[in-house]
Amino acid sequence: MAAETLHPARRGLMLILSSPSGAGKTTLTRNLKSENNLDLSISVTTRAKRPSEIEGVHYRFIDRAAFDAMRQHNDLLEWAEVHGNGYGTPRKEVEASLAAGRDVLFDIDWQGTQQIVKKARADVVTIFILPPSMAELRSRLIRRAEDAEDVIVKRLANARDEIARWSQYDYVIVNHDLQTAYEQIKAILTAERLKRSRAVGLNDFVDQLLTEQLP
Ligand SMILES: Nc1ncnc2c1ncn2[C@@H]1O[C@H](COP(=O)(O)OP(=O)(O)OP(=O)(O)O)[C@@H](O)[C@H]1O
Ligand SMILES: Nc1nc2c(ncn2[C@@H]2O[C@H](COP(=O)(O)O)[C@@H](O)[C@H]2O)c(=O)[nH]1
Repeated sequence: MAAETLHPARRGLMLILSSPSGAGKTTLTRNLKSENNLDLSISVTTRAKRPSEIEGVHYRFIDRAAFDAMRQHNDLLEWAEVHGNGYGTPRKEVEASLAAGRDVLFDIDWQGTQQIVKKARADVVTIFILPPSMAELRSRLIRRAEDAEDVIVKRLANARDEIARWSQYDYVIVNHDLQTAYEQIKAILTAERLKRSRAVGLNDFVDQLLTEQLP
């Protein structure tokens, strides 16, 4: 068998982005997903749909009873209460992607991140996105124009507690410039995909290399 046909496969990884509301993780996850061969985990939430959001694309919008039922049936890989609403990651889709050797991208908060890390540390890569300043964070939430004023006030009030979680993450990126932050996350993803510990069949590949007879 030629050496290149033995090239080692890789275990799927879970790439998690978290940040305070408005720092830019949703924008970054959308950009990343389209160009980097990633499956995006679509969460369920009890929050009301924003004007620009599409059911099944941005979230699956469900009521509290359905959310509680998913929790009770162990249908959620993780879940949390964030800004007064329930959010959770449906387990089945993530497990199907990973079983097919695909990488999965998550836009979830620090509580959900901790739960997934606890379950599968070796297969998880976590990135925390910081805003360049609190003033810019507020401007972004206002400019986004998707939330009522009281919602923006609540999210800004929660931002300091969320930012305090930064040191629990593998990587921290300051999102000054969207393109730069995007390139930095791509670099992390590329390096993490190449990690020796994720390769499957590397021993066989190296054995083959070492036994290959040169003409
Ligand atoms: N580097 C940037 N410079 C300027 N504006 C940005 C930058 N990154 C994101 N934005 C804008 O900031 C707003 C908030 O971004 P986004 O919705 O991605 O934040 P988020 O972290 O996902 O917030 P939430 O947790 O509330 O969903 C959006 O209008 C987005 O276009
Ligand atoms: N633990 C989880 N957190 C989630 C999930 N989906 C989204 N989120 C986080 O909630 C806040 C608010 O999101 P928004 O869309 O209402 O602005 C944000 O920090 C998201 O990352 C989830 O499935 N689990």
